[in-house]
Amino acid sequence: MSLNAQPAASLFINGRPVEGEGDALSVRYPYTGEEIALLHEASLDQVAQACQAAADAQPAWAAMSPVERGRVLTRAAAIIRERNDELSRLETLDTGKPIQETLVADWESGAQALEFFGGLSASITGQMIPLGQDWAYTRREPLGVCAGIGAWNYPSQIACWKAAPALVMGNAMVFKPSEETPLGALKLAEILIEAGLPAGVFNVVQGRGQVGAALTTDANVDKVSLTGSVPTGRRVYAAAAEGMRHVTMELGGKSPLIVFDDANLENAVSAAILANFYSSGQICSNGTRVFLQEGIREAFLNRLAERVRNVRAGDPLDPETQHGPIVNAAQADKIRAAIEAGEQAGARLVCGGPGEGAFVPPTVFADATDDMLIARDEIFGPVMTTLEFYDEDEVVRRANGTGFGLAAGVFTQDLTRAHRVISRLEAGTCWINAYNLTPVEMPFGGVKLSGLGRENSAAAIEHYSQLKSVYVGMGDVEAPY
Ligand SMILES: NC(=O)c1ccc[n+]([C@@H]2O[C@H](COP(=O)([O-])OP(=O)(O)OC[C@H]3O[C@@H](n4cnc5c(N)ncnc54)[C@H](O)[C@@H]3O)[C@@H](O)[C@H]2O)c1
Ligand SMILES: CCCCC=O
Repeated sequence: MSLNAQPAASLFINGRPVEGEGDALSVRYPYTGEEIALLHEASLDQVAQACQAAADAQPAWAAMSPVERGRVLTRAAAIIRERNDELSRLETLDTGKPIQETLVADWESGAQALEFFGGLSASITGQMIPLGQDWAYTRREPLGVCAGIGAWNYPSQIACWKAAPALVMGNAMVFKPSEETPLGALKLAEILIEAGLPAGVFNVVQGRGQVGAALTTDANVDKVSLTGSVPTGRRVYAAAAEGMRHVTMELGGKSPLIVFDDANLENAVSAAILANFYSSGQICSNGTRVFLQEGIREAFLNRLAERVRNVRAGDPLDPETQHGPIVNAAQADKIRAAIEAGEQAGARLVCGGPGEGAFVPPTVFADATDDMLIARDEIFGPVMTTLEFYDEDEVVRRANGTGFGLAAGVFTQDLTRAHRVISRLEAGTCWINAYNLTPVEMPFGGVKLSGLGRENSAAAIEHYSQLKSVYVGMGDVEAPY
């Protein structure tokens, strides 16, 4: 079967495919290492052209009625659903994630974002503020041109999560996918045009960090929305500050998942699996520090090891495969170095290990301590670190003892305790007796070093618009002289 996934051209500017004039960008299928497409980065001139095209197209798009803009997004969602099989296959080739995941999670989540914001569009209103005989009102207005910069783990979902609220508010966007997974965003650009989006409103440029940096500081760009690591977030936030640009920062994490003695064991184990091994562990919100209360610890580890042993790793295009390869060799090496550091520091390997080639198996450590690298650093791979705890105050203090604050989870049958603990955790997105579910209706994002702003839900609208206040005088104007 041919794995050729060569797009019409590398970039998408002003409504049409355009070949990149920069360095070559080889796209490889993580499972075999085979080249599936050869793209070219955008030159710096092409980044500027894309931003200019967006700036030129934005006023007419913003002048369309909200219901018309919403209709375009809703149509795009329907097209995605019609082509889900083909798009999911491409996502699997681009990322290496098992087809059984991409068929239900990636483009489908993108379609839900387009559908949600498309439906919300016409009901976004301002406020009326009575002021005696006078009054004031507010208008939610677009920011202008938004730059979107994506990570490689959920390339098409990230593109949709950023494009949907931005476009519905009347902004234009220039999106740069990760250089590791550049294919899905080009499909989104084509689909949006087919759904009726005017040329220039959504553009795609390709490239490594320097292309993202050029996008961040382009004179036409009013907002930068990044999904990526904390170090990149620091650089992008600082560069955006120079031009007083708005930012959304969806960054990394080292999130706690706390399992109390009274938790339902089977559900807690299932959640820990979803919180660590889905997408081969390459998920920002993963609960990679699993705090186990002393009474449930042994039973939890035994059951977890038993279930993890049954995982089916293999060809991501095989519908039976549950665990795929890591996105590239450099990332797999980074994960292996972390596993080695865990063993050297004295943590006990319950299951898994370094694996070989593109594969790192689901790996679980026990007897870890908070100061170990495996309990501190984001590994971004299938590595779960379990830590023992005794009481509530202690676990809350230890769970918060990190600079990150993306997500957190609590498993207990005592719901009073669940809400009390969640209220004390420093995290932007939390789950009680569940993990890693991110419905479009719920705001998603982090606190502390994990980020700023929120994606999904009506809350995202605030991050892709600005408020204009209008005071309306209804009487005579009095002046002192
Ligand atoms: N919070 C979230 O929603 C979320 C979602 C997915 C991934 N992530 C995080 O992303 C990271 C993994 O993804 P990654 O390795 O692709 O991240 P990364 O930070 O290496 O790269 C992210 C993007 O930023 C670009 N970039 C790099 N340097 C830049 C610069 N100076 N200016 C502008 N753009 C630049 C990259 O080309 C890429 O497109 C993890 O830390 C993960 O937790 C966060
Ligand atoms: C669970 C999907 C969240 C996206 C971050 O990697």
